[in-house]
Amino acid sequence: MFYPIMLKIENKLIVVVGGGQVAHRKVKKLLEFGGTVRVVSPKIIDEFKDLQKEYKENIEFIYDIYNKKYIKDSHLVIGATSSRNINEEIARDCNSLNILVNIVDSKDDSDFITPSIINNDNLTISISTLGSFPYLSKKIRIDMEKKYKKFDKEYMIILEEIRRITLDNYSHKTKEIMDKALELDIVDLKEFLKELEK
Ligand SMILES: C[C@@]1(CC(=O)O)C2=NC(=C\c3[nH]c(c(CCC(=O)O)c3CC(=O)O)Cc3[nH]c(c(CC(=O)O)c3CCC(=O)O)/C=C3\N/C(=C\2)[C@@H](CCC(=O)O)[C@]3(C)CC(=O)O)/[C@H]1CCC(=O)O
Ligand SMILES: NC(=O)c1ccc[n+]([C@@H]2O[C@H](COP(=O)([O-])OP(=O)(O)OC[C@H]3O[C@@H](n4cnc5c(N)ncnc54)[C@H](O)[C@@H]3O)[C@@H](O)[C@H]2O)c1
Repeated sequence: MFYPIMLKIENKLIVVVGGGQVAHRKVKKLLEFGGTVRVVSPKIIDEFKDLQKEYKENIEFIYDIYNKKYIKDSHLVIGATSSRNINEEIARDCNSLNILVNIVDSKDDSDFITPSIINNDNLTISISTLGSFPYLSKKIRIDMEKKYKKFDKEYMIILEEIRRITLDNYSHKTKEIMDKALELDIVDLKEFLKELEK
């Protein structure tokens, strides 16, 4: 079983072992969410160079095969090599060091797994099939991206304001106001906020 949580990873060191497509996908997301990432792999695919340009001091490369010494100071580890044996060794080392680990070719060896993510600043949606069919998570993400497109940063900031005013001044009709707010487009939502502020 996996318990879903939202992790604050800013200024936390996360080690990703492996430098292929899968490692790249995981590293990109970790950087987008503010993590500091150490990539350990004798070889990396070219796409990592773009991440280095964009995230500079937040990404470090160690061009070596996996060694336990590279994970000792980390908060999380992702084992994303193409070798079953190495991935298993990473899982064992993490268990002995009490570091939470994700192993990309084995949910059984993983303490955590990565969901598919929609990240619209103030709205994060994560989807998981708990490993049973990751491609379905991806399909649902693409569907939901379309469905909830209007909840962008600007919309969410106004919603937060509406919520605050509602809880402070209209606590007797919270649900009615919140239901209405969610139906509006951004122009009408701004008008609605002005009315509530009167
Ligand atoms: C959601 C997403 C997030 C991400 O990676 O960031 C993610 N996998 C994605 C895509 C994807 N993965 C695979 C395919 C090819 C089709 C297929 O094989 O099904 C595709 C589709 C594609 O790439 O198009 C292959 C695959 N995946 C795993 C195994 C090993 C195994 O089954 O044991 C194998 C076989 C490897 C092999 O061939 O040997 C395992 C895991 N993959 C997970 C996450 C975790 C479960 C989360 C969940 O169930 O939702 C878990 C358990 C561990 C983990 O990685 O944390 C991301 C979509 C991101 C997006 O675009 O939205
Ligand atoms: N979880 C997922 O979403 C998902 C999706 C597809 C595949 N997979 C699994 O992930 C694995 C990796 O996939 P990929 O496409 O990135 O493979 P890949 O072959 O492109 O990359 C593997 C990487 O591992 C590195 N590596 C190999 N031995 C190493 C060692 N001893 N120490 C450090 N690094 C080492 C290689 O240098 C390479 O960069 C596959 O074997 C597959 O089983 C997982």
